[in-house]
This record gives sequence, structure tokens and C-alpha cells, in this order.
Amino acid sequence: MTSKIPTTVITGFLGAGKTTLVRHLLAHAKGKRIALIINEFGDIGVDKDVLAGCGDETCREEDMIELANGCICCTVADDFIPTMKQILARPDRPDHIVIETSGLALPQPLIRAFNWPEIKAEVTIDGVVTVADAAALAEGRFAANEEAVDAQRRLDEMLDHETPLGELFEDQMVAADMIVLNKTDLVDPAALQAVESELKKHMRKGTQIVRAANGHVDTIALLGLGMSTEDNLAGRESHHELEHDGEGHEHDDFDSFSLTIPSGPGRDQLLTAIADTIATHDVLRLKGFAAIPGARARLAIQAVGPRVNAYFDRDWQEGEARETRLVVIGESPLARDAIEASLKKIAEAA
Ligand SMILES: Nc1nc2c(ncn2[C@@H]2O[C@H](COP(=O)(O)OP(=O)(O)OP(=O)(O)O)[C@@H](O)[C@H]2O)c(=O)[nH]1
Repeated sequence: MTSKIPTTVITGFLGAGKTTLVRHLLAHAKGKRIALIINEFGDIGVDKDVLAGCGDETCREEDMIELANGCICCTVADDFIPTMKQILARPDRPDHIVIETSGLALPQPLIRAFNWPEIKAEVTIDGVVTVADAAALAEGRFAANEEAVDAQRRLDEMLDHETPLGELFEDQMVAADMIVLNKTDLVDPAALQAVESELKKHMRKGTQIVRAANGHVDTIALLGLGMSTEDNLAGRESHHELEHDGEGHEHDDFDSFSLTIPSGPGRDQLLTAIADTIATHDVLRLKGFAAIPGARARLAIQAVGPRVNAYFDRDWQEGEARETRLVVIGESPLARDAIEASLKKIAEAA
């Protein structure tokens, strides 16, 4: 009998740094052959493109599989299990499998899927790694920071602060075998300490926290945890499982759409328009690639809440449409028309 292939599940809220961590992992794979399953919320595959754009030979196209449907937790039978079986049927099986879940996925149904008879004998969860955004937490951007939420609640009694955001964050925390507290470069030591104390209230006892900047975690620390998580499910239940006894769940709480803008505005104009739009419409996450007039390369755009990053990642390829494609994610209902109008206005004015 062949030994089970270890699988690392990487979860964490929108924009916490999952893809950045995977990119670091692939670049430091130390000879391990890694197959990567990517699951994104939003219909344009930005994460896969970011990884493929890194030009590293470990980011081989054939080792990256994108799950077509937005939510790994809802498509276990139709999408995830067949994908795993496809990997297991390969003559050159990988040494390790890494699954990057969408920032809005509940990890619990995915973890349980490792007990399905179709795959149980051949794969095991090496560990669930939850990436947390230290900067967002320090700013109290989800309900994890109770003091900030309370302060906000006092300011506005009408707002419902029992957001799906806070629950999802906790579901991802209790699922973890290891928490990577990322973006530590953006937070001072005292605030970092406070964030860690706060996190400890939401995670299972004994879960390890590893601090990181730009996903720089030693591959040896990350892979090879040997947890067999699928056999140790106690204490990892999601809010939904606790409340509804494992029934299917809704994703109506969040919404996403993608849009295309013709090449037009310059870099700074576009980034300002994006920052303004995010602030006005409470967008949680925006990402994609932009065509900047006169630029040979495409501009990768990554916005997490108010923080907008952009870098030229690779030259446009022949036959590729030089246009700006963005995916926008936020809590439902998202003011799609207003957001589109706000982003397109800048293109028309250019
Ligand atoms: N300053 C700083 N920026 C970071 C760090 N890690 C990631 N980022 C930036 O944060 C943004 C989001 O990072 P991603 O790795 O795409 O996050 P993600 O969790 O994969 O995002 P989703 O898949 O959309 O949920 C990008 O602009 C990254 O460059 C970090 O440690 N420090």
C-alpha cells in the first residue's frame, strides 16, 4: 500500500495573504513536488494568474488546478472530490497537495470531505493553516476586535454588528492547526501583542501562532505538521454546524462581481479611483489586472479594505486583450451599479 499524500489546507479571510504564502511556499519547496488546488470567490481567476505570473519554475501550470465554482464548501461532491481523484490518478503523484480556499470559505466541510471513502485511504490532512491579517485585526476591521466593535456599536445603535464576517473569521480560526499571523510589518509590537491576545480568544487551545511578513514562513515549519486533522474534528465546528446540525448553508451574505474597463486612465488616476470607490461603498476586497496606457506590462492590483497595492507583474502576452479586469467582493448587497459607474467614470474621463 502506498502512503497517504499529505495535504495542507490554507484558509483565512479575504486578502489576509493566502496567495502570498503559497507563492513563498512554492518558491521554497526544497525539491518537493507540490500540487496546488485553488478556489476563488469571484469569477476571474486572479490568484492563479498571480501565481503563474511569478515566473518560478515550481509554479508549473499543470500542477495548479483551479476549482471552477466559487465555494469549495458547497461543491465538495461535484468539484473537489473529482479533482482530488484526478490528482491521485496521475502516474506522477505529487509529494504534497496544497489547497488554497477562498477567503469566504468555511473550512469545515472541506476538512470533513477527507473522510469520504473515495479519497480517505489515499490522502490525509497534514494541517489546516489559517492566515490572519494582523493589520486588519489591529484596525478592528472584523468583529474579532471586540473593543473596536463595541466602540462602533456605541456610535451607531442602528447597525447590526453581528456580521457574517465575524462568524466566518471565527470558523476559520477554530479550524486551524496553525495560525500564520501575517502582515506583521504593518503593525507595531504593542498592537501585535494585543492582536495575538485577541486571537487566542477565538482559537482552539494549543493552536500555534506563527508571525510572518509577506507569507515568509519556513517550509519546514509549514509542511509536515502530521496532524491527520480529518481524524480530529472535535472543537472545530463552525457556527453553522453548531446552529443547524450540518445542513447546507447560504452564501448570500457576500457578493462579488467582475467588470472590465477599457485601457484609459493612468496608474495614479486609476488607483485613486479604486481607493475612493472602496471607501465609499465598503468594498472588502478588489483585485485584478489593469492595462495602463504606454505600459508594456500589466498592472496587478490588490486591494484589501482601504489598502491598495499595485505592481507590474509581467508583460502583456500576444493575443491577450489589453484591458482592465477587476473582481469586487463585499458584504451583500453590494451596490454593483454604483461601484461600476464610479470605476468606469475615471476611464471615460481619461
Ligand atoms: N504589507 C504587507 N502586505 C502583504 C503581506 N502579505 C500579503 N500582502 C499583500 O496583501 C494583498 C493580498 O494578499 P493575497 O496573498 O492576495 O491575499 P489572499 O488571502 O490570497 O486574498 P484572497 O484570495 O482574495 O482572499 C496583496 O497586495 C499582498 O501583496 C504582508 O505580510 N505585508
